[in-house]
Amino acid sequence: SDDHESNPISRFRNYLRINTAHPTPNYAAAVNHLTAFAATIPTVQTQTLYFTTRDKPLLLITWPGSNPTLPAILLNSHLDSVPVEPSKWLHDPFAAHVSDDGKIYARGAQDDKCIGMQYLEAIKSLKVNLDYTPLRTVYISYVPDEEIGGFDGWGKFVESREFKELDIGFVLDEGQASITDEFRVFYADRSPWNLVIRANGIPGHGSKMYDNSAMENLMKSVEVMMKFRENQFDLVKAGRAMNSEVISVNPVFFKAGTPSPSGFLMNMQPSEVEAGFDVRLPPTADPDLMRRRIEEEWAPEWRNMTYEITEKGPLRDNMGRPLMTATNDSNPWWSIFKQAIAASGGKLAKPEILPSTTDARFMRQLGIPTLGFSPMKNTPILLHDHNEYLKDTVYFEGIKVYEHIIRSLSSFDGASIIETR
Ligand code: MET
Ligand SMILES: [Zn+2]
Ligand SMILES: [Zn+2]
Repeated sequence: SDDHESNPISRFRNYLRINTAHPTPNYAAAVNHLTAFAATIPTVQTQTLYFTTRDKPLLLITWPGSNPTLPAILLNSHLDSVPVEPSKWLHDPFAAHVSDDGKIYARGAQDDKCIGMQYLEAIKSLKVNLDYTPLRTVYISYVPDEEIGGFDGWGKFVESREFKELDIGFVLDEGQASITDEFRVFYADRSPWNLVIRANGIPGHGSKMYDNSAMENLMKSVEVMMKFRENQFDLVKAGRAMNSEVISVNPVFFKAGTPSPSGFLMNMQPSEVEAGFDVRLPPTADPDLMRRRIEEEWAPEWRNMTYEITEKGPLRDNMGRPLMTATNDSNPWWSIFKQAIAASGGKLAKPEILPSTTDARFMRQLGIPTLGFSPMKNTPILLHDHNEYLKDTVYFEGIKVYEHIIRSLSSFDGASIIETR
């Protein structure tokens, strides 16, 4: 029964039942669950670190390697989830209901509680069933706050003394489901810019037609921006670029109007309005060109507009290179990863840029090779959606895939390469 931690599915379901959705994620319960399971695996150690407040723990799991002088492997998973609208789900999003055909419904089933448990299941299997000891030390980090930017989670971790002492050589972080028979792998993220544009203008009676109202100025910008969006999207629709290779611009809020007790005054044209946009740039984008475009076309001062860009992630690493991990023979980790997937019987799609953004950017910024990977194939992409689910068979297969990956990465002796980091 699921009351017991008796098998991988019940352990996964019990993890999913812990509500770690924002804005009130129960991180402590999640850390307890993972710590208790890790304690059942011989030689595995756990520690909980705090970089900000007590309610934002980071769980670090260590599986010691026999040669601690070699750079280590880090597997990452975030503890938090995005919120839910429970009434729009078929099942309670925190009940981890299993359908007759094995679909496990829960917030976090794909993003990304699956990988968090699969890492541990794979290590347990390698240790208990095969008595395998890694050459390189394997770490797993369970981090808070990824969904709200990661700044108090992995962001703080990578700057810490504790992190530097780990001497990490290669990182695996979350990816996305694949609807085909091939696993997807990601070598870069897009960088998010939160853009707010504001328009000022002449206020006036709702009945009056005149030039230069704040609303008119804002609407002109929105038209220009939507045209840009259409051009980018047309490239995707024409098959010239993947979704994640273009710059996306999506409106996420409009704030305007003169409030009245029953809503808004309809006969007032406001003097100030604003709108917010989620903008995502691939690592190949030119940020200066983008800033100029915003300055000159999207929020020109001559149209009485101002703007604010909050960059939620860098486009370049500390050496000034685009934030990308090499997926060719220059990166030995890539070859090992690729071979491990093949050895597991899996097929790999062409490496992609992730359309969204993960904590991986903090590692790539330090120049540490990092791949995004979640072993889910023949699975609809349901992250942040209603009725997020993962099939039990897909979950089990993922554990097997990680067994191959973790074994290959952690036994890589590096003899054939010079580690340049
Ligand atoms: N994973 C989230 C996203 O892609 C948060 C990333 S940091 C803005 O939106
Ligand atoms: Zn997410
Ligand atoms: Zn995620």
